[in-house]
Amino acid sequence: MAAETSTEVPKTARQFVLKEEVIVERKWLKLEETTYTDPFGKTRTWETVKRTGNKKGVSADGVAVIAVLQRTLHYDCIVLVKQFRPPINGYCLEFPAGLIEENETAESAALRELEEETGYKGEVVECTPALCLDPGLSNSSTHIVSVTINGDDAENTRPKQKLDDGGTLRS
Ligand SMILES: Nc1ncnc2c1ncn2[C@H]1C[C@H](O)[C@@H](COP(=O)(O)OP(=O)(O)O)O1
Repeated sequence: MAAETSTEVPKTARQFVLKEEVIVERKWLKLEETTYTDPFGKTRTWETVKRTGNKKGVSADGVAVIAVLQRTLHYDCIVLVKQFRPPINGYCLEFPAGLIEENETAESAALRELEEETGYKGEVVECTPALCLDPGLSNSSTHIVSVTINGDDAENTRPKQKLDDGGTLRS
């Protein structure tokens, strides 16, 4: 006769963070050791990446913009930017994106970043809540903002990027 296996699910405790210790902190990022409880109440540690600085009045670290360029007699296009990303030593095709500034809303950050990176002036359609896209690595959070661009409008017929010093983007 086959041995009976237990189908009983072990009772697990609610998990929480006990302590956060900074291992190294630089201008943009810090590495922390996060001490937390596992489902059985045992204490464990995690290596956590966080952005430095405590910006006031922001609902997330950044925004990513899904921008649809709409023009008469053209298919709608999604606007992407190509940029060199040092962490991967390579170029990425990405949604226009950037960090939210102090006391700035996600919607205005999205329109500002879209205009800086592509030259297009858009209108916000929808904005997600703050999403954590890589929570096993970092607490970094992002709003994904849907935007439409009226490509027939004179201000959007010859878009020009407005990049700062380090910016080398193509859209
Ligand atoms: N880990 C890092 N190392 C160096 N510079 C960083 C950095 N994270 C952000 N920055 C800088 C580069 C940019 O000048 C600035 C903000 O960039 P952004 O345009 O708002 O975001 P993104 O680089 O996602 O487009 O911050």
